[in-house]
Formats: sequence, C-alpha cells, structure tokens
Amino acid sequence: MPEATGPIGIAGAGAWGTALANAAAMAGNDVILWMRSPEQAAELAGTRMNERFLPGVRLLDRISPTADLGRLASCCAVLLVTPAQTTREMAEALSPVLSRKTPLVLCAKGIERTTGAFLCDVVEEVRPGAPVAVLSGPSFAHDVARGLPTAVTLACRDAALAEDLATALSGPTLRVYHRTDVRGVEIGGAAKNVLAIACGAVAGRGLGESAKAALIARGFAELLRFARAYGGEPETLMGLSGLGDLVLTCSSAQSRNFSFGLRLGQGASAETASEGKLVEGAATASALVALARAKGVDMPIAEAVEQILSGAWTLDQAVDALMNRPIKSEH
Ligand SMILES: NC(=O)C1=CN([C@@H]2O[C@H](COP(=O)(O)OP(=O)(O)OC[C@H]3O[C@@H](n4cnc5c(N)ncnc54)[C@H](OP(=O)(O)O)[C@@H]3O)[C@@H](O)[C@H]2O)C=CC1
Ligand SMILES: O=C(CO)COP(=O)(O)O
Repeated sequence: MPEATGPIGIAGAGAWGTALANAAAMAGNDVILWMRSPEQAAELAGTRMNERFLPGVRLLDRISPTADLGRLASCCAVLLVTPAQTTREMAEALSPVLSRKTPLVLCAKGIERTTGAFLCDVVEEVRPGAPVAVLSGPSFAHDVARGLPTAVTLACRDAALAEDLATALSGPTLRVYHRTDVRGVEIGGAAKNVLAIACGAVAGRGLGESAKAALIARGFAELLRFARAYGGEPETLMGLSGLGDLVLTCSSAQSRNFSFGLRLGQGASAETASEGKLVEGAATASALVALARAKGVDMPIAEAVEQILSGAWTLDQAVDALMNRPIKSEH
C-alpha cells in the first residue's frame, strides 16, 4: 500500500462501516466515509452521529462523510462495507473511480447468491489484477465503535500489503492480524452466519445449552471440511475469522443472524424473523449449500438451515434429521 499517501476510504455507512471509520480514525488515519444517500451524508456531517445504524456513537473529527463516490479516488485503500449481495454492483461503481493500484478491502460476509461466487472472485472479475483483501473476525460493530478491545484478521495474497493494511488499521482498541489465506478468511465469515442461524433456532426453541455447544462444535467441523475443499487453510479456520467468529456469532443475541434464528425457533416465519435487519446467513445459505454439494462436502447443519429457510422442513423436522443421521466416527 502506498504509505500515508491518502486517507482510508470506507464505502458503506451502516453499523460496520461507521464503526470501522471510527476505528481507522482512531488508528491515526484521515477517513472518507461514503454513503449512497446525500441526506444521510449531510446529517452525519452536521450531527456527527449515525443514529439509524449506530446510535449513541460520535464520529471522530478525522472522518469526512460524503455521498460523492468520486471522493474515494484520493484514498490509499478502500474498505467495502455494504451487504455481500451488493459487492458486484459496488465494485463496478468503484472501478472507474479507483486507481488499479488501490486495494479494495472486502468487509462483508457472504457468498454471491446468484452465481455462487466468493466475493473476492467477484471483485477480481470486475477489477482484474487489482489488489483485493478481506477483513473478517469476531467483531460486533457496537463493540468496535465503543472502543472495546477487538481482534480481527485481514488477508491479502500479497503478504507485504496484508501487513501494511493491518498496521494502518490497527489502533489502541482494534488489533488486526494479517494472513495471505484470502479464501480461508472469507469462507469463515460467510459460513459462520449460516451456522449462527441454527444456533439461534436451537436457543429459541429452548433445546438447551448442550445442544448449542454441540452445534458449534459440529458446525466448526462443517466449516473445516468446506474450507479444505475450497482451498482454505485449516489454521485460518482455527483462528479469529473461523472459530473466533463462529463462537461469537453463535452465542450472542447481539448477532442479527443468531437473533433471526432465535425468532425462527420461537415460531416466526422466515419472512418476518429478520425484522427488517440485514441477515447475511439467510442470503448466503443456498449458495453455501450448493457449493458444498458440488464438491461432495457433508454440511448437515447448513443443509438444515437451508431446508428451513426454503420452507421444505419445519424446525422439528430439521432437529429429527440431524439427530437421526447414522452414527459415525467423530473425525
Ligand atoms: N454489524 C456488524 O457488527 C458487522 C458486520 N459485518 C458485515 O458487514 C456488512 C455490512 O453490515 P452492516 O454495516 O452491519 O449492515 P447495515 O445494515 O448496518 O448497513 C448496510 C449499509 O449498506 C448500505 N447499502 C445497502 N445496499 C446498498 C447498495 N445497493 N449500494 C450502496 N450501499 C448499500 C446501506 O445504505 P442505506 O442505508 O442507503 O440502505 C447501509 O449503509 C455485512 O456483510 C456484515 O456481515 C462484519 C462484521 C461486523
Ligand atoms: O459478523 C458479525 C460479528 O463478527 C456480526 O454478526 P451479525 O451480522 O450476525 O450481526
């Protein structure tokens, strides 16, 4: 990354984009925070608050909110923090704005639903040869924005760039580790959301803490199998962006994926359980399961989530199906 040659750009001013803007500013960077709505940009510039997505958190002075995508042209790196399913359209919009050398850091967690493509591959299709990185790990936006201690992983195939980006974004309360295993890091983030829906459903149905722990452990086995089949390194999945994020998301009602599952478990329909919030696991489940099937990877928990979301199974049928699988060796 060209050192200190410009501000950090953030595309997307939802909860995570806003939290990352504050974290990047706290790490000593000027930050340009882009959002699509000029009204929202004016409000953020005036009040220095993002009440809709991150209530109670003040934007640091080094952050410039804008609705002008062209302002990101001056940035030394841009973090893309819009929902996973908007990655292609955002990469296409950013492509003419950014220099070929500007790294795009993907912060969404998911798989493109319509094509089954990993998000890095989507971006490489749109910006062939331009640097792409992934930031993922256990990190609730509210925790990061409140300056609570958090650790995440940033992966880029270019090891030196991964280190530069991790260093630039690390601050007093956000610690960014770096890796070159882009695929492993993005798989961890995408798959844990689907598994968190299952954990939430178990909690919502009152099936007990033991069942939840079993789901986390067996879900992690699924994650490892899937990652191995698609070229992720097992060590990555054992780290922050795999096990770390799986445990966080599967055990807290702060997670939108877990809460969505919780409401499913309490009897809500898949249509109403999101309560209008972004639930990345629901958007990614069918693509994850299709990719698993294509390589013969056994992912019974992810399959059960997909069957519930598609309306093919009730939650009770899913539990029966999981409990009545043939007895086998654990590993
Ligand atoms: N929240 C968290 O704790 C964390 C979230 N993430 C990941 O970050 C990603 C974003 O999540 P989060 O910020 O929480 O989501 P939010 O729902 O809080 O915000 C989504 C943002 O994306 C914008 N957006 C939606 N669609 C488009 C589009 N088509 N073009 C441009 N902008 C768009 C929204 O703008 P508008 O208001 O105009 O619709 C909004 O600013 C997800 O993939 C999530 O998994 C990762 C780690 C932590
Ligand atoms: O990814 C997250 C924490 O690491 C946020 O999870 P949710 O999208 O489920 O809220």
